[in-house]
Amino acid sequence: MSQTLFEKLWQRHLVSELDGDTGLLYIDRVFLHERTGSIALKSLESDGRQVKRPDQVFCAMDHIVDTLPGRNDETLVPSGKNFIQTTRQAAHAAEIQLFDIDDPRQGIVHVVSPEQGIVQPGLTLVCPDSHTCSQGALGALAWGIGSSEAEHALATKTLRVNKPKTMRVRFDGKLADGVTAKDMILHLIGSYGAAGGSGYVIEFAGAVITELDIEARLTLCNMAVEFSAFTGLIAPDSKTFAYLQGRPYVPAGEAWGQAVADWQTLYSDEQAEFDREIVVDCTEIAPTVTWGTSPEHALAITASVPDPGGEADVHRSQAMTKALTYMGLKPGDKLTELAITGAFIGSCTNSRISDLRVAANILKGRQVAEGVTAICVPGSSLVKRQAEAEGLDSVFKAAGFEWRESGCSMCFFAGGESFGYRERVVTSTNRNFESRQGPETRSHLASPATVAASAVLGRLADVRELEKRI
Ligand SMILES: CC(C)[C@H](C(=O)O)[C@@H](O)C(=O)O
Ligand code: SF4
Repeated sequence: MSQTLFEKLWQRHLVSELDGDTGLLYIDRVFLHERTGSIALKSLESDGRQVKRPDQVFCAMDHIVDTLPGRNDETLVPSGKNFIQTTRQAAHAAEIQLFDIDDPRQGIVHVVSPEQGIVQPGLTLVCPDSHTCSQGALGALAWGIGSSEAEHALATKTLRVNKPKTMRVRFDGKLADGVTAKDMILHLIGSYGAAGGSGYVIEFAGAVITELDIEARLTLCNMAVEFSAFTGLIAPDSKTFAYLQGRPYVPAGEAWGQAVADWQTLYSDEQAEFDREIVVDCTEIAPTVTWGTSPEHALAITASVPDPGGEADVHRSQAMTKALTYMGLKPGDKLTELAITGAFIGSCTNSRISDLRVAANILKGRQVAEGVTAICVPGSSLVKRQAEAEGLDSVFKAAGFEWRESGCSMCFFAGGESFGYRERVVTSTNRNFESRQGPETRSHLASPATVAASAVLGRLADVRELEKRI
């Protein structure tokens, strides 16, 4: 019988069918971080339970650590030092692999996992963090869970899961210049709404997905959760195998060949049926930014702020009005005329080496506009080192960007690092919720290319207008 990729992954991991559409799934890998993972580890410890397979559990230090140069356990996050030290102690006691602050492999969990080859095609991977969906880009079933579920997975290697419906989003056509995976996902969410993927596991497919490199696929899957999907995934292909080969946790020698032979069976059969299909014509996508406080408030950079009066859905219209007030905007304001005071390149969405290369290419020989605080936070310490080896740090610094240590940093405000009150920030992150980057900060989501171009022009910018001026 024809099966979707998701069904293949589900069947491989099904330990037993429970009531209704619920299954007990085998969990191959658990990733933790110091904010929610530490809670799961401590709670397990106080219940007197053990981590069943410590060799398959990993922990990152990313959410609470500062990203200022010369950092240590001290952090601006209130009671953050306690989280950091508790995590370290609990990870050591449980004998799991911790990527600690001073570990050269330290970084944001969803950057570190693919980088180390911990996530692999065909595996189930869970993490008490909503953006675990990023890792589906490698053909794994990877999804975000809560701390108590993490505790259960750590102790039993299993989890109860309500089987999601299946959706395929096919990206056809070709991407125009200046348009990236970030623009694709913002465009999708802008077109179908932030709840558009609710109840579904989404397979991203189509000619444009085949063209995307692995880092771009990670960016795309990263925001599946902003579309309210259970998770996102992409069938592994020769690019996936080439990306993984030689990474520390990936099978080597004879086992590599066997692994690839198995991974090659992981795709949706031609006749497989999905509960829903969406087709997106990529030729229509322009560089896309958000104007409001939901990822669905996304528009082409050439557009103007919309009028809530033109929205038929009452709830949407009310949310738009509220967003306009919060963002300090009026209907009709041209997006490219919005002056910014902050620019941020970082987060598990867009802080990998390819993102930094794109941004640096735009910043080369240019200066960040006056009055703009611009910050770059590489997604992992390895990305940072690679960027430095390529001289990208010098480009960022010469342009006027701060060059930081790796971590979640200003992607989300945890009481520590932030942009100031009502600052207008263009950001390569994934959430533009109220106060996400600091009290009343106004966040505009965009690709790293758009962030770099906007930093230079001091306003939201169409990267294509800058390219023309070279
Ligand atoms: C703190 C953590 C649980 C949270 C998440 O689940 O996503 C964070 O990473 C975020 O992006 O808001
Ligand atoms: S970088 Fe941001 S979105 Fe990603 S895990 Fe950290 S806080 Fe969450």
